[in-house]
Amino acid sequence: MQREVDVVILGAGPVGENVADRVRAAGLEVVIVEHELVGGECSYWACVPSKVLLRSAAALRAAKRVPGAAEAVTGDLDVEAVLRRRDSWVSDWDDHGAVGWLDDAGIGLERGHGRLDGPKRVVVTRDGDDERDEAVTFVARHAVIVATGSDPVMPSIEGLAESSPWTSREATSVERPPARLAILGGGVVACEMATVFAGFGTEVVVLARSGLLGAMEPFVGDAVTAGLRGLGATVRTGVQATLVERTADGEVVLTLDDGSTVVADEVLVATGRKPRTDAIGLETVGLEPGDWLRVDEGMAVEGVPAEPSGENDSGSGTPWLYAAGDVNHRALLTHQGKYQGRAAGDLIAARAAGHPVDLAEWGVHAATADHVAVPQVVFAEPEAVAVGLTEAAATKAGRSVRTVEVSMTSASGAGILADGYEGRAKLVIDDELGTVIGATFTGQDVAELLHAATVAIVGEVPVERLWHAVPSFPTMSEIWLRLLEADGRPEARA
Ligand SMILES: Cc1cc2nc3c(=O)[nH]c(=O)nc-3n(C[C@H](O)[C@H](O)[C@H](O)COP(=O)(O)OP(=O)(O)OC[C@H]3O[C@@H](n4cnc5c(N)ncnc54)[C@H](O)[C@@H]3O)c2cc1C
Ligand SMILES: NC(=O)c1ccc[n+]([C@@H]2O[C@H](COP(=O)([O-])OP(=O)(O)OC[C@H]3O[C@@H](n4cnc5c(N)ncnc54)[C@H](O)[C@@H]3O)[C@@H](O)[C@H]2O)c1
Repeated sequence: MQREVDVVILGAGPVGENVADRVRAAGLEVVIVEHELVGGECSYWACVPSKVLLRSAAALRAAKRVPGAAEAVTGDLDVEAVLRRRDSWVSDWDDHGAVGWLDDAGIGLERGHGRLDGPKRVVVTRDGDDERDEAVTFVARHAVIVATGSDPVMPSIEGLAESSPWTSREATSVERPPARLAILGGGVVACEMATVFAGFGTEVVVLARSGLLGAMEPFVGDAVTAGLRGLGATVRTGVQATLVERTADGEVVLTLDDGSTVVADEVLVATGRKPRTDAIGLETVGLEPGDWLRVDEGMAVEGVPAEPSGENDSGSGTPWLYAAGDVNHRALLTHQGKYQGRAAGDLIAARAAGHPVDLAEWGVHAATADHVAVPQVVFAEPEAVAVGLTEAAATKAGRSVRTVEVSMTSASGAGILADGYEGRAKLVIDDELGTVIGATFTGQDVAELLHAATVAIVGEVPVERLWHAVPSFPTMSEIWLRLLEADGRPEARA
């Protein structure tokens, strides 16, 4: 069967949904193809369940840090209740609600595995096998968007793949926390999952080949290492597993490169992601299966010739293949992928209607923030949040910068929030521009401080002007004032 529609989207994760929403809002006919659950990794095995699993123990720790509330905490974490709350947030891995949203928005859903079949053509099969199944072929009048996301990387460590390792999927959908968990990796998934399971009372060992959260300011890794140890986890850095074996008793034995061994009940692999592009027909449009999809500022895939596009085509052709979200490797974060999806959806609609497009820096159709201000919240113990450039990245990029760094306790709000509060804040300021280009905070509940930093960076607010953005007393936002004071009060203009 063959059907013509305006736009076809591969993958109904958060990013595919956002593209669909924008093109549908512009009146285009859109079909989204999904072979698993509408809502994607984020809703069922990543952001949502992981944050719900983290929240209860974080609330308990917060209560224990405040006299008066601490005395009222008389029991331990109710792990069963936490898991039930997680089940509710993932709707028991049922996508009825998300499908209802698609229906209400007038977005078509085709369940099955989608793959490209030459320019503007997508074949969908129920089980991914064209031969055995009746396939539906969609021909897109305007565009095909790949929003297929990413999968965990399985490092080639002897015996690992045969040891039934966990990935983030098993960890976020856990039904009975293991007594002992070994975690390979020192990135975001490793730190968040170590926080979850240590909070559950699991004996956690994190095995990281370098420090934790190496892409952030160095004090972040130190803080999270200390925080995890405070929860009873073991954090071993500078080590690598060389052999993994699942014994007849069901234990996992990991041999490390220093000759030592770690014994656990499960091993979680948290060593990064690879693109879900190996079976989506990239070869039919001249691209390499398994590669990340390189895109331009409007998410059009590079290296794919433009095609004529309806009556509004000027003759030179219009880009037709787009990639948004994890699959383009610009920023593996839901919010950033959705941002790309909104821009790309509007761009596709504008091109289809023959309207002007704006791909200039900060233009409505350009995902400029991907290069300048990607906010990330690591919901570990403690929280670690950052946006923009670290000092090291800015210096490497040849920027002339100065930095200011203060203790979070210099803001009264932090001290009131919790006794014994610990945390740091740092700004990276571009000397030439006189604006903030990077910000990092650690400590309890710093997540909500991050958006102010994102606004300052995206808005290119001069540091001088930030002195007029007065934080309320006694909130943690007063840390901004402390940071500005550390930078020095501006002198009057002559
Ligand atoms: C444990 C964990 C926690 C995370 N926590 C956060 C967080 O707190 N905040 C944050 O911003 N990010 C977080 N992330 C990252 C976030 O999950 C991803 O950035 C986000 O899911 C990417 O969205 P996406 O739509 O690009 O891909 P996905 O969410 O992976 O969705 C892609 C969809 O495409 C479908 N699909 C793939 N191939 C095909 C095909 N050929 N045919 C049909 N359908 C197909 C898949 O089934 C899936 O539904 C986390 C990641 C992990 C692993
Ligand atoms: N709160 C959030 O925003 C959130 C939470 C979880 C995941 N995510 C996103 O999901 C993505 C995946 O997270 P992740 O933690 O898997 O990846 P990551 O890139 O953050 O970290 C990967 C870690 O694995 C280590 N590593 C890589 N190969 C290894 C090997 N062969 N042996 C041992 N260690 C190895 C790296 O040194 C690094 O510490 C990230 O890009 C992250 O942004 C975001």
